[in-house]
This record gives sequence, C-alpha cells and structure tokens, in this order.
Amino acid sequence: MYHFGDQICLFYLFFFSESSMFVSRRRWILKTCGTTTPLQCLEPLLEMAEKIAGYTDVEELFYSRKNYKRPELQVSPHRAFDEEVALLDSFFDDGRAYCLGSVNRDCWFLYTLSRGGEALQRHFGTLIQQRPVAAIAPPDPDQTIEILMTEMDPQVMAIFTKEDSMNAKEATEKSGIQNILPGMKIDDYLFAPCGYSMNGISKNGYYMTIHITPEREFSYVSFESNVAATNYGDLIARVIETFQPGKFIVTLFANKSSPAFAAARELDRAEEIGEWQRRDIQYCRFQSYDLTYAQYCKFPS
Ligand SMILES: C[S@@+](CC[C@H](N)C(=O)[O-])C[C@H]1O[C@@H](n2cnc3c(N)ncnc32)[C@H](O)[C@@H]1O
Repeated sequence: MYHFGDQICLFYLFFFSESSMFVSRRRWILKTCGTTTPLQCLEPLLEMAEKIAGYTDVEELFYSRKNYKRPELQVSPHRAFDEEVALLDSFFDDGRAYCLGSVNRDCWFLYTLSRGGEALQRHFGTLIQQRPVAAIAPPDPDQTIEILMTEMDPQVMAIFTKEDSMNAKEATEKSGIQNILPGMKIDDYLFAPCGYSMNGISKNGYYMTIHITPEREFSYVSFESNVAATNYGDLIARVIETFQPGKFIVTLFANKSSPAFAAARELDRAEEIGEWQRRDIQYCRFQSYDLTYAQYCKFPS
C-alpha cells in the first residue's frame, strides 16, 4: 500500500455480484445480487469518499459480473453490459471493458481501470519530487479469486433451506463451509425459506465471502477470497467438492508482487479438477494485474 504521511487521496473500488461490503483504509468492495443497482451508488460513494476520507481519485476499479440468466428482469443500468459501460465511462475517461468466456454460453464481464501509480504521481508529484512512484515502493501483494458456480447439486442446496437447517451456523457446519479456509471469523445468515450468505475475515487481513441461491431453477453459488497462494488447485477443489456444481467459472487476479502471480500457470495445467473438465481458459495482462479466466463443466456434459 502506498502511504505518503497522512495524505492519502486515492482508493480502490471493486464491484462483484452478491451482497457484501468490505471496507479497509483504501479499498471498498461491494457485492450485490438480484435486481439491486450497485452502479447507482457511484456518485454518492465518490462524494462520500472525498468528504469523509479526503480521497479525490480512484487508483483502480474492477466491476465484474457473470452473464445474467434473465437480463430482461434487471433494472437500468444493469439490463445490458453496454449500458453499464456507458455509465462507468461517464465517471472514468480511462476505463476498459472486456468479456471473457463464450458470449453465447457462460461468460464474464469486466470493466476495469488501473492507473499504475500515475494518479498517485499526479497527486503527490511535488511531495515525492517527481520521482516515479514505482521507484519509491512496489505495490503491496494483491490477489482475488472468484468461483462462480451454477447447476448446483439439489442435495447440497437443501442444506441452505430452513427445512434442513435450523440456523446459519448449522448450515455452515453441515455443508463444510468452515473447512474451506479454516481460521476465519465467520458471520453467516440463513434466509427464510432458503438462501445463505457468509462473510469471513482472518487475523492476517484475508476475507472470504459465499452467497448461495438454492432454488433449483436458478441455483447459484459464488465464492470469493483474497487469500494468497502460489497454487489455488486445493482451494478450488475444496470449494467445488463442498458445493458440487454442474459448471463453474474461476477468475484470478494477481499483481506482480503477489505469490499468486505464478498461479495462472498452475491453472493452465489443470485441465481437469476432480470430476470437472476445463472448457475455456483465457489470460489478460493489465497494467498492474494479470487475470486468468477458466470455465469447467462436470463431465459428461
Ligand atoms: C444468497 S441471498 C443473496 C444475498 C443477500 N441479498 C444478502 O444480503 O446477503 C439469495 C438467496 O436468498 C433468498 N432470499 C430469501 N430472502 C431474501 C431477501 N430478503 N433478500 C435477498 N435474498 C433472499 C433468495 O431467494 C436466494 O435464494
């Protein structure tokens, strides 16, 4: 993390696809679900960040989501990715929009901007006597893994109903969620009649979050964490063994300082993970991050 005395004017924004909020000193992560409109909060959020914390610029932004099953049920600006991009472009003149995966099947949309320290330099130019920011400090290690699962096993999904589990704690234990990343302090919630969300944080600053929609017609589970690893094979295997999806997407972001920077190669070698076979893999190199996208199906499929 860059730190120039008490003057910190830039922060990082991440938007994902369920309902959680993580706030740290310079990072704000929001996940929403259903027909909520997360991008509508951009204007008040940017105003609030300046007013309360003195942040005047965004150093990095990641807005991502899987393709919707029923986009026509969404509310503007979330009916189409083009619409979301137009809104984001009205705030940021240097954002980039991507679609990874198969546009006629499973895909994943990403809008990102990464100023690679330029914004920092602009703000702190005089303070750091025009020296490149990179010469002062390399970025902190940073990585994010997401696993987005669909076509879930109905027996596993039954755990996340009030019929099968008395409360969230019982669902967490019965499903084995507490063994995915042991040692996390967990805050979990079981909805009535069904549905489950959990947020976990560890003492060393890692988080994990899981959101579960058990309804058979549109079952969906998302997992996300910033835990550092050089190989995510074991973690992915634990997640998919726990939830038994028919299909899943993995996305992995890692910056150059992160031990996960090499993990893309491990994913490249993982043509099969247990009973799941890879159907797609793509890599992107952004200014500060490498991104790996992979899609797997349970075979035969
Ligand atoms: C995992 S929750 C989504 C996350 C949730 N919005 C949160 O705040 O953590 C989605 C599942 O919960 C169920 N659910 C039940 N009551 C809900 C409510 N009041 N809001 C959102 N989802 C609800 C949905 O039917 C679906 O299966």
